[in-house]
Amino acid sequence: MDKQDDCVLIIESDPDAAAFISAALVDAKDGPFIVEWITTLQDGIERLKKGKAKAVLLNMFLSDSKGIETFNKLYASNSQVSILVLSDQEHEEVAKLAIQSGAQDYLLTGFIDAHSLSRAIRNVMARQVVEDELFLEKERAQVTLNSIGDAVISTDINGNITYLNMVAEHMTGWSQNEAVGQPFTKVFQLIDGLTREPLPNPMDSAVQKNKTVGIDIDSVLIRRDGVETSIEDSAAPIRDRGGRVIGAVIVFHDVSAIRLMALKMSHQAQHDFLTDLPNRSLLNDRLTQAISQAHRSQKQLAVLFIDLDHFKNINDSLGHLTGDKLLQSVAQRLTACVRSSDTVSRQGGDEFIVLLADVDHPSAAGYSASKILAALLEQHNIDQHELNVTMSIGISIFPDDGEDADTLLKNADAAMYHAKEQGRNNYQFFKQEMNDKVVERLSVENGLRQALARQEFILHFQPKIHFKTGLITGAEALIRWQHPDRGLLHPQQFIKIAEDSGFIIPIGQWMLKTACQQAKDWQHEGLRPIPVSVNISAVEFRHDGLVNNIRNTLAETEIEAKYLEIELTESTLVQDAKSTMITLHALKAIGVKIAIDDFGTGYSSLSNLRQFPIDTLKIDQSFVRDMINDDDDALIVSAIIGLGNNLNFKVSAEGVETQKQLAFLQAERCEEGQGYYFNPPVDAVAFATLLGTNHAA
Ligand SMILES: Nc1nc2c(ncn2[C@@H]2O[C@@H]3COP(=O)(O)O[C@H]4[C@@H](O)[C@H](n5cnc6c(=O)[nH]c(N)nc65)O[C@@H]4COP(=O)(O)O[C@H]3[C@H]2O)c(=O)[nH]1
Repeated sequence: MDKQDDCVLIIESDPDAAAFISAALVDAKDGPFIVEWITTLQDGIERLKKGKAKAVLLNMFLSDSKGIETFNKLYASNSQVSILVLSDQEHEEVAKLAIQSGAQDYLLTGFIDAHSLSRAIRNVMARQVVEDELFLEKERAQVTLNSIGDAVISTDINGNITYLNMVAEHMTGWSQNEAVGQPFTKVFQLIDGLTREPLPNPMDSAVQKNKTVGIDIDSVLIRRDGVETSIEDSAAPIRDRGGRVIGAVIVFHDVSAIRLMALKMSHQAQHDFLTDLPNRSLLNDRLTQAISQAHRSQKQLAVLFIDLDHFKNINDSLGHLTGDKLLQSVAQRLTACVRSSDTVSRQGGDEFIVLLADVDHPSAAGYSASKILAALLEQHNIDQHELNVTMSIGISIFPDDGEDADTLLKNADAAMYHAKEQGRNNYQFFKQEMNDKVVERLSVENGLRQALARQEFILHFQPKIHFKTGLITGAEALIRWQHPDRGLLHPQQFIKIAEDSGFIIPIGQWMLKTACQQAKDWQHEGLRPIPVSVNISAVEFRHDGLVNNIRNTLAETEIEAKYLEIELTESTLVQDAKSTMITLHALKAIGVKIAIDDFGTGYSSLSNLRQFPIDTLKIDQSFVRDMINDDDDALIVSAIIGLGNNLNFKVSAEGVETQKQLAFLQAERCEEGQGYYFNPPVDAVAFATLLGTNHAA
């Protein structure tokens, strides 16, 4: 403690009186303390200005008429100090005035004895301690209230403001000086952020209920200048020592940022990050709502399930960034095609759903679908690319095609698949029989999940025959699925589904390895080495691991690369000429042979054809089947053979079923072929027998 804190000043001109007072002081204190005897007012004032004396005993100056003025001067120099006025009876009035002006007590000197003086001093000192504590307490509260982040306003029982801290000043726009004494509702204007209606005064309710009350969750405080702030917190009554409510206090803080963040998070939870369209969850809510509404008003609504055609190709060949921009462009066009009361949502990937909330007749949904198809057909300019996309749309109608959200979505999805099967770029209304197909597709997909592990796949082989010699020149490996319930399934029944679901990658790897292993086994059995051909689907061809997988499989099965031929359909090759060229050259570098399957159906350009490192063109069996009776097909077959011979490709014919067909092909100088005329695909054992007994004619 500072020495001066314990100092008592005696301002007294008479040394005897000072000694007397000093003795009383010693008696009043329980320990040693410092007494300064000061004889003039000026010295006293100086002393008080400099330090923080605890108390002053003022005697000398109140005896004259200027006493109160003297006191005021002293008091003005340090109002924190306790002043005990000693006065004679004659000047008691002046002493009383000093008390009103701030003195703590007065004693009439006529009656003073050491005992009463010491008691009076003790009282003054004790009061000083309490006042110091009160002051400290108030100071602490003041600092605390100004340093907390919350705003605080208190009122008296009449609802007039008695205090507001700095944060409250800032948030209300009222300074403490202006606000104190004003009705609370003038300074604190509260409305409901949603309805914009004024909210009841929380202080009133705290006072009436005599307990702490929370502020409405959507409370918005209007500042004096009109700025709005979302706030949150509570009001509580203030009680006196007797427990009577004498006012109220409100503590509040700015939650605008939190509320904004909450709004943003709720938006994000319900919208797709890429297109900002409603996501699956919001669509479900809207659909459920629209169904109840349509139900009540006996109206119809339509769900349009939209899937972009071949979007994966764009993603794979131009990159995800371009793919994303295309999806954004599609989202914009879809939104522009429908009414604002309809919902366009993105389900993920390249799937969108449009909910037409009120359709008078299914034909209106058909009209919207054709409008969407037309709008989407227009070129999308994304970066430097000019992109054309088409889409397949499936439509389900409430209540005919389903009475709940799940059924309507499922059925629109089934109709969309049907639209894909119908050649894409079209829309289809749901029909009950489409569901059977979906069920079938799902069952195949589920079965595929386990087919590899359960070793349900087997390979059949179909010989390729040299037309002149009759020798087997190769074996085309064709996959079969020995389905536990449905018997032997052919690739048409599951390869497309395997491609769509991604299972084609592990299946293709199994296929490649098994075919190579089989070729090696035949060689080990002493059979004449021939190349085995493996079909690679577009999905596998575009898959990153293809070239490495082929290289590793050859090494693992120890088969020379020249005994493996890769068959790629023409449609696979035309998809992205640049990356196709790179992969083909990588395959060629390994040493495997490359054949173009189903040739004649895929519109490959002549210039690409010349640059692709291919060995064989396989004429699609549809031309071979009809060439005898159809002049056009005969012409196409002749042209393909001529083209192949000129470009130095081997030409092979698929699906040769009759002697006439063989004769035509031979006449046109086609080198080899396969088909039921020679042999259907057979299992590995049967093929070994064929190969073992096969000799030049
Ligand atoms: N009408 C008729 N058909 C004949 C004749 N000779 C052979 N075929 C059939 O024609 C298909 C020829 O295979 P593809 O054009 O490569 O067409 C194949 C091929 O594109 C694909 N495929 C088969 N195995 C695989 C595989 O392991 N992976 C992939 N990605 N696709 C495969 O499935 C398609 C169908 O295979 P399969 O059902 O085995 O049908 C085979 C074969 O059984 C004939 O004289 N007349």
